[in-house]
Order: sequence, then structure tokens, then C-alpha cells
Amino acid sequence: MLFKVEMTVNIPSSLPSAEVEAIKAKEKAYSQRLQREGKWPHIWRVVGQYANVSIFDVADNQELHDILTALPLYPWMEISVQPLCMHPSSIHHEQK
Ligand SMILES: O=C(O)CC1=CCC(=O)O1
Repeated sequence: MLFKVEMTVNIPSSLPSAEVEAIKAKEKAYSQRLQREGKWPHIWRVVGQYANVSIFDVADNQELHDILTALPLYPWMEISVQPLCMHPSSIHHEQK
């Protein structure tokens, strides 16, 4: 199942910078592992915002929920999720 996920990060200025850097490093490693596994095929920065738009390719709602709630930055994120399905004009799913 494909999902579009938008994540906006709001880290409070009260969090010590060393802690923030450690969390960001964990976030990067976690994200890159899921990208290599094919579960997180796209991640794009939203220009001018501390936000991303991502595509997830997972088995079901529960798997996406588990992935998102395990994000190291999850406590400081606003997340919106939209399920996707095939567009009838897509050339990537054409029947021959
Ligand atoms: O920087 C972000 O958009 C938050 C984030 C999600 C995965 C990652 O590596 O950073």
C-alpha cells in the first residue's frame, strides 16, 4: 500500500543542541535503513520549511503507524497521511 506522508518538525528551542543533533543522526539512520529496504521510496524537502513530503510503500496501515511512531523525531512532528491508489493515466501501470 502506498501513502503520501507529510512531516513537519517543530523542535523546541529548550532542547539542548547536542541532544537535537543526536536525535537527528538517529532519524537519518532510521530513514536511510527504511529507504534501502524499499519501504520509504521517496523523501523530499519542502522548500523553505523544516518539513518533508514522503512516499511509503508498506503492507498496511498498522505497518505505517509503527514506522511513523518509531521515528526518533516523532515527539516533535506534525504528521498527515493520505492513502494513494493508481491514477488511471499513469504510464507506470499500463496493461500491455
Ligand atoms: O528533516 C526532516 O524532514 C525529518 C526527517 C525525516 C526523516 C529524516 O531523515 O529526517
